Amino acid sequence: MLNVTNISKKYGKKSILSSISLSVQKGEIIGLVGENGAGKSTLLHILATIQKPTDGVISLNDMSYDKNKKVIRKQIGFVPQDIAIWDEFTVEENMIFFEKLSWRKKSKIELKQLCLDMELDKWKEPTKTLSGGMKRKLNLAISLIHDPELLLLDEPTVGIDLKSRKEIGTYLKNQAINEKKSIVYTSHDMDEIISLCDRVICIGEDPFYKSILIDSGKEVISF
Ligand SMILES: Nc1ncnc2c1ncn2[C@@H]1O[C@H](COP(=O)(O)OP(=O)(O)OP(=O)(O)O)[C@@H](O)[C@H]1O
Repeated sequence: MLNVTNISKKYGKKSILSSISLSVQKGEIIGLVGENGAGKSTLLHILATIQKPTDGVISLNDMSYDKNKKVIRKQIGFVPQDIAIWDEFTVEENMIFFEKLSWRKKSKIELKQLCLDMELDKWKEPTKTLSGGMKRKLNLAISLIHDPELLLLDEPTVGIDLKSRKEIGTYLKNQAINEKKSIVYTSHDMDEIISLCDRVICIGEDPFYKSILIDSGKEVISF
């Protein structure tokens, strides 16, 4: 279980996040919403151990981030907002490249299956010829190579068509329900957030997101 207690983040004198507390259980999908610049990516980067909070405490399965960063990183899969794959490589070469960097080993058959599970079947295609949606699916597949228990996804479906969005949504639901993964997920697509997430964290000043969520009957925590 992920526990976040009173996290704050400042860049110089500018306060971005203030006293954020949340917990994410195994098998839960948490949506993270808010206006541009509210601090969603900053929070995800902190949860991914890429940035440090100015204040506050985070733990995963009772291990504190401060003292167990190396172990905790092995349990995290992170998909950044900008697609992070090798454009010149095929899907297969990308998967094999990132498997080599992974602490958990996977066979080529397992890597291919990971792609097929999310309807990505262009195994031998150069990545640069894939659509934006296919590239996002590949990025997601890469983040799952080491079987992380916590998945942090920064707008994984931005700019992709409805069919691919639905496929990714179904895949994530399956990961949460059957594989008991905890998922924290940002999106500006409120229909997607409402249909996919168990609970929603709303950050920032703008009441717009909160009002939509409250109308939907979703459990919302705002900061
Ligand atoms: N390294 C940095 N130094 C200074 N300010 C930063 C830095 N990184 C982010 N910020 C500022 O922090 C604020 C929050 O940025 P962040 O990217 O977390 O927002 P966001 O909610 O993810 O936005 P979006 O929806 O546009 O992706 C913004 O005002 C941004 O300019």
